[in-house]
This record gives sequence, C-alpha cells and structure tokens, in this order.
Amino acid sequence: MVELKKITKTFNQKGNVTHALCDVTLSVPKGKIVGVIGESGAGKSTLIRCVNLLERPTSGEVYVNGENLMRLSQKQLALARKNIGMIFQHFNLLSSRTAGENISLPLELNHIDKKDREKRVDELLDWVGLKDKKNEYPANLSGGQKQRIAIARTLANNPKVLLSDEATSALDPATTQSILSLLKNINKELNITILLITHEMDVVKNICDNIAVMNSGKLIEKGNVAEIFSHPKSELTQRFIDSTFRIDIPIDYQNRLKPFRESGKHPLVKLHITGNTVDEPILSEIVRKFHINNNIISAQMDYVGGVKFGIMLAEFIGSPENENQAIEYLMNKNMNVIVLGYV
Ligand SMILES: Nc1ncnc2c1ncn2[C@@H]1O[C@H](COP(=O)(O)OP(=O)(O)OP(=O)(O)O)[C@@H](O)[C@H]1O
Repeated sequence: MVELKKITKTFNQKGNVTHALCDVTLSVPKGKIVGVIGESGAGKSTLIRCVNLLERPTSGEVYVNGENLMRLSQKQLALARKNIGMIFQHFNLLSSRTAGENISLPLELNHIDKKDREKRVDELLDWVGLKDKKNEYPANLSGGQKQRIAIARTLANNPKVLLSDEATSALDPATTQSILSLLKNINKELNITILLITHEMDVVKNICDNIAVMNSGKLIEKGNVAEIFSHPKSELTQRFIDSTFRIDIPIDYQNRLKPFRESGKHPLVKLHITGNTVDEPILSEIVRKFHINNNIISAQMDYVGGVKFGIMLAEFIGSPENENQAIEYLMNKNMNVIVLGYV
C-alpha cells in the first residue's frame, strides 16, 4: 500500500545541512500496521511526512496505492492525498468549530451535501464513541476525546492509509491504550493500512505487525514484531525492547552492589531471554553443570506476535570459577548476559 524507495531528505538552512533521511526503503503492506520507532531527531516525522509529500524527498520514490506521488501534478496529488489520512500528537482540531463541525470539515471541502454530511458525522461520532460530544468545542474535551474526534475527522473521506504521527505521545497510559485499541479496530474493521511513528516500544508492541527502527536518518532494522523482539540485531533495538520491561534492581541489592568481584560476593546478572533460549532449560542446565545456585531476584516474561521473551535478574551463587563458567556457557548459547556487578 505504501512503498518508500531509497528516500533521502536533506535540509539546507542558511548553509546548515542536515541529512534527515538517508536512503530509506520501507514498505507497508495492505491491511497491516507498521510502526517506525526511533529516538528524538532520528528522522521519523520527516519520514512519515514524506508519505503524503507534506515533505518532498530530496531523492527517492514514494508509492501509495500503486501511484508514484513524486510524478503527480499538484491537482493529481490533492486527489491522491484523499486516500491518506493523518493524525497528530496535538490533534490539530479547529478550536472555533465544535467536534461535529471539525469532523464535517473534510466533507465540506469534498462538496458533500449537508444531509449526507450530517449522516456521516453522526456515523463517525458513533464509531469513535463520542455521540454525546457532537456540539462540544475542543477546549471542553479531554486529550483522548480530542484524538478520537481527530481520528473521526480523518476517517470522514474513507482513506485507504492512515498516518499516525506520535498520536498517543500526549496522552496518559490508559487513554493511550484506548486510542491504540481504536486504531486496531480501524485497521481490522475498516481495512485501513496504518503507518505510525513513535518513540515508545509499548505502542509498537501493542498493535503493530511490522517494526522499522530508525537511527540518525537511517533505517537500521526492520521485520515483523516477533522477529524483532526475539532476535534484535542492534543495541538500540534491544534498548527499546528493554524499555517495555519494568525491572529494577531492588534497593537492598543496589546498596550492596560492587563493580568488581570481592570475596564473599557473587555476580548479579541480567539475562535477556529471547529466541532459541526461551524454551531451552539452560538455566537448570547451568545449575547442574556448574554446581551453582541461581537465585532469581525478579523476572518478567511477555508474549508478542506469538513469541515469548523476557528479562531476568538473578544472582549466581557458587565458586568464582563456576560462576564465571556458567556465565560463559550462557553467552556461548547466544544468551545476552550482562553482569551488573557483584552482591
Ligand atoms: N524543516 C526542517 N528544517 C531543517 N531541519 C529539519 C527540519 N525538519 C527536521 N529537521 C531536522 O531533521 C532531523 C530529523 O528530524 P525529525 O523531526 O524527522 O526527527 P524525529 O525522529 O521525528 O524527532 P522527534 O521525535 O523529536 O520529533 C533533525 O535533525 C531535525 O532537526
């Protein structure tokens, strides 16, 4: 549905050159939800704005629904854009119009007659669960309600693709969940393809089929959610995955933690359990093979895209030699093991 081919975007402001996008190729298959994740300044907004040519790439090609947007005249582009809806972090509602009038705006611009507009607005308000807010002004709506109205407005002309530019970044966790569920419903029930950008892996984990990871204008990793979560290739991707877990070292352990081995202390390790290691009994193996005790301090497992993965904090208690051998054994099994210190 969306094909970005070798997109580059260079900004040149008074001789100050920024390479916001470098050779980015990404496809969003019809009916899927694809999430682009990256830190601030990675180029996410620039990328999503290239899809509807709000930002014109310096080079590369943009196909939406089979049409090369870079080759269209302004008039043809305006038509093609009707297939592409967009929602934003700060909703972009007109404060002088009621919720219903905001939703009606694209229909007015599309010269739909008043009776049909009214019917469609009511339908859309019902769809986003805000029938009773039709005559409210945006100032009287909560953040989540404003985003629902913005979503209804973007659905008014039946787009084929929805672009979501950090649509949940200004919302609290519970409201974020409800907006993500709404996006998932839009995708499933209205068969609208979604490309979203975010800096939160939780968003991606919840609703995306595929993930692309961006860093400094480059797309450094892409794949389906299960692949990425089970076999992250880059350190940045691993960090994003880790951010979905809330595992902290207990205060008591923090107080005792030393950076180097001391007599009577044992390694405190963080284990990333993903991919092949998840279903193998390698933790019981190290206990048997190396005669150590594996004292689990905290652990969290999750299930994404049919794949189990997780993080564990544990203390390995044995002789220094056996502890080291156990850690080496896990590393040789391709488990990501980090020795946090000694407790
Ligand atoms: N209109 C512009 N003129 C000049 N530089 C720009 C412009 N828009 C973006 N940039 C630069 O391009 C780079 C990528 O910015 P972009 O906004 O796409 O990143 P982002 O990943 O969306 O970041 P954030 O999450 O903070 O919004 C940054 O270095 C930014 O300063």
